[in-house]
Amino acid sequence: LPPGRVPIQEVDPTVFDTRFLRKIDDLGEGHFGKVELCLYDPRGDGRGELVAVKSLKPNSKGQLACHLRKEIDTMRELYHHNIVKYKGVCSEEGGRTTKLIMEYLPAGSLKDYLPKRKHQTDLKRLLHYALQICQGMDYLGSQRFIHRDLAARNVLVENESTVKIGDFGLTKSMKEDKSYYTVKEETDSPVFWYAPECLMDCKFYPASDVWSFGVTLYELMTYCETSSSPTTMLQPTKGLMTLTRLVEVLIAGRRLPCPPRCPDTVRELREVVSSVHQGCSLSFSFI
Ligand SMILES: C[C@@H]1CCN(C(=O)N2CC[C@@H](S(=O)(=O)c3ccccc3)C2)C[C@@H]1N(C)c1ncnc2[nH]ccc12
Repeated sequence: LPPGRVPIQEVDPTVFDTRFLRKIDDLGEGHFGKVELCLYDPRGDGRGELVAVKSLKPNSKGQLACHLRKEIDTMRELYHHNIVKYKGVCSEEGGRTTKLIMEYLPAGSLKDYLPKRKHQTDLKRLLHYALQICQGMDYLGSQRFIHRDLAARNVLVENESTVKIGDFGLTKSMKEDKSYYTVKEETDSPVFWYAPECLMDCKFYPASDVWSFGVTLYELMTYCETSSSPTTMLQPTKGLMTLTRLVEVLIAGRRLPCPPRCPDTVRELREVVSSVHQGCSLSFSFI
């Protein structure tokens, strides 16, 4: 450098300093981790930017920490209109724990948004959301990823005409020579969104995401109302549904009921989608 020139501190915009990350609210949580709304305010003037921060719960260290690392590496490579934007990472405790920083969408997930907007959301808009989820998933598949957790609770609403896939916690990349992903341990699985091949052989194909899309489409057509959620509809009132029982029920051909006022056009969609899913197992996830 010529004398007197001070090197400009190259600031990596994807590195967030934990000192300037202020928690505002909880956005959601699961068994292993949570997503919080934070204000990133490096100037300390209260006018920083709102971000969504995903972290693991303290007691869920070990293999989950590497899961979050893998999720960060996955999100870094994804750029699509219908996929939530990766913003960066924040390391804490001397780099022992890492947090994933994403864009914050105030409208939250479809599961939160749709029941409140039932009367302002017509069939055209529901199918527009379904199309956008397909576009995000088609892009994910083109990058050789399998999502494994597609559900309305993981779809974010950008505005009343745009939705984005908002979580990649269970997303796996297929090895070059493989056309599916074999799951090793599976503790907290969204089994009511899982296709039969996943329940029986722990194998996830791209078409397994198609099955989950079918369940997500069912959620859309029922406005994500908890009273008609897949868990409620597939779980018998008495007793707990075991994995074996769920497989038996699905093999026997039991499917989610056709949502009320679900037009034939959407039912015909099931033929199209079930032919895609047919490739590796039974037909569609709802009649
Ligand atoms: C719908 C979103 C994804 C789902 N979610 C959530 O809380 N979770 C996703 C995974 C689980 S976890 O963290 O427990 C988990 C951790 C590791 C392994 C498996 C699960 C919780 C809520 C989010 N949410 C309301 C948001 N709202 C507004 N802007 C946003 N930007 C980004 C997310 C987001």
